[in-house]
Amino acid sequence: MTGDRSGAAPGSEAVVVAQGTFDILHPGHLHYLRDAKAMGDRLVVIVARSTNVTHKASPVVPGPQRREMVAGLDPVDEARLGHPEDIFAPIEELDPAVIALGYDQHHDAEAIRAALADRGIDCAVRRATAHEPDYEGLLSSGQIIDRVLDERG
Ligand SMILES: Cc1cc2nc3c(=O)[nH]c(=O)nc-3n(C[C@H](O)[C@H](O)[C@H](O)COP(=O)(O)O)c2cc1C
Ligand SMILES: Nc1ncnc2c1ncn2[C@@H]1O[C@H](COP(=O)(O)OP(=O)(O)OP(=O)(O)O)[C@@H](O)[C@H]1O
Repeated sequence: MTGDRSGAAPGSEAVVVAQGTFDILHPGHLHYLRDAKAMGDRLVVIVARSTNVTHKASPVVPGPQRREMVAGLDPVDEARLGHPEDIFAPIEELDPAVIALGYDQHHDAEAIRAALADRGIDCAVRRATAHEPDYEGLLSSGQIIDRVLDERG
């Protein structure tokens, strides 16, 4: 992944924003965040509030704990719990050069680009790549939880 500093003022750090639920952490998250970090200079991760995760089962791990775990990952410069209502509030505050979407994230990149334009925010929207390890892994929080239920439930 090459960096995209087009949106950053000369001499300033290019901030990249990544985001997600990060319920049960796994190597796919690490890969996503490494990809995102490589797109700029400083990686800020917005951790979804549990109440905002409506497109799948609500996370089992509380938001503050999910945030703390993401903040401890090597590629991450800062992790914060997202805004309770307006997902673009942190974007307006951070003014990133890039928003990095996950390879399979349900967001529509064009819709995000349009929303950013409506708010006068100059920021690239890019997608990270999928993690393809050379081992049979459990690269999904949901699959990890399902495995636990099958084997320990
Ligand atoms: C540009 C952008 C900004 C976001 N900002 C917030 C936010 O402020 N608050 C929040 O709870 N979630 C925020 N989210 C996360 C979404 O709420 C959504 O739940 C999250 O993308 C879940 O993705 P996942 O299914 O890949 O974990 C944001 C997502 C995007 C793409
Ligand atoms: N295997 C993977 N390879 C690359 N990126 C991944 C992988 N798994 C998750 N991600 C990325 O991590 C971010 C956060 O994903 P999320 O928190 O929804 O985890 P998840 O494992 O995808 O959850 P679930 O599988 O339960 O929906 C998303 O942008 C997603 O695209």
